Amino acid sequence: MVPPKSNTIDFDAAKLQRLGFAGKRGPSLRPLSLNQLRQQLNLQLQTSLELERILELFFREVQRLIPLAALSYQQPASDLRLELGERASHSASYHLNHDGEYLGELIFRRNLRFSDEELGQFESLLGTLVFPLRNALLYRTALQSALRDPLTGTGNRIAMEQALQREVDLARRNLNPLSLLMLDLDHFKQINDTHGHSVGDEALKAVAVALKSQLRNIDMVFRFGGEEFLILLSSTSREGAAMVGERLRHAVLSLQCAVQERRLELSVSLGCATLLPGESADSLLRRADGALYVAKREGRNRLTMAG
Ligand SMILES: Nc1nc2c(ncn2[C@@H]2O[C@H](COP(=O)(O)OP(=O)(O)OP(=O)(O)O)[C@@H](O)[C@H]2O)c(=O)[nH]1
Repeated sequence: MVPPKSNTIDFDAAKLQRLGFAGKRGPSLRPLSLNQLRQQLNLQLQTSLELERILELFFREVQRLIPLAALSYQQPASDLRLELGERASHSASYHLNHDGEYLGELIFRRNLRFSDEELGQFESLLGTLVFPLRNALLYRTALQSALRDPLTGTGNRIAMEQALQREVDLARRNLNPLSLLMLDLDHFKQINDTHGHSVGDEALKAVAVALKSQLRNIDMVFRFGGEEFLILLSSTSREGAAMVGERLRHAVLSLQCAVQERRLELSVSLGCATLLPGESADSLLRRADGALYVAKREGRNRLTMAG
């Protein structure tokens, strides 16, 4: 499988990434003294804003001074976890902070105990990582907010366009099915008109949570328009997508959204399309939209499959 481009973000997908095995110190990487290595790291770590790239570089370069089997990094608040190399029995872990800001935890591992001298060297080398790491985390947050719908926390339209094209390419290359559900709240204008926009906003948030709770973590949910969501189901056939669509419809119907102790009646209409051989992303989208239009016309609160 082709890895996703490093500057795109998979919404609601598993964040664990194993970034390959570092192997032994390469022939081109001659050993360096602590000072030389610090200088080298200061130069190299500034060359990227990608967290994965920075940690790969750091892991590779540190091995010019200290033999390592693995390096792991985690930042639970950002749902981030990266693993480089292979697990080993001894570890040295560090909480990384900068100006009171928690930047995550870094763990060095190998099968031989670390000496006091090496532990001192780690501390010195970690000093070169703090600013590049902080900048990479800021960059990641900026990227995410550019791709996320602030109200519902789902992917926004830009993220959807990137993901749809990528999933269509992958499905074609791997001859995997790909299905798309377009989902629209029914009579949403009436909810806004009756209860006000803030209640409408709460209803949209509740629907997004209900949708996510019914999906696998590789499925992707995007807010496509005002009260319209798009769900990308990779490796999912027409039959599978129909089952998911019905499950989503029921989940929204049974949502317990209450306003001033009166239950809000929420329902959704859905259009479903499955990628045809040679079909473009635009055409897939159009067919799902056409099916949604039919579901609305035929009475709402239903799923329609595109032909
Ligand atoms: N509260 C809130 N309302 C929104 C938002 N975005 C769009 N809307 C409202 O969603 C409503 C959509 O109305 P219509 O397109 O007529 O659709 P509908 O009332 O759901 O009717 P059908 O789709 O035909 O069932 C409009 O009143 C928009 O103002 C939002 O972010 N928050």
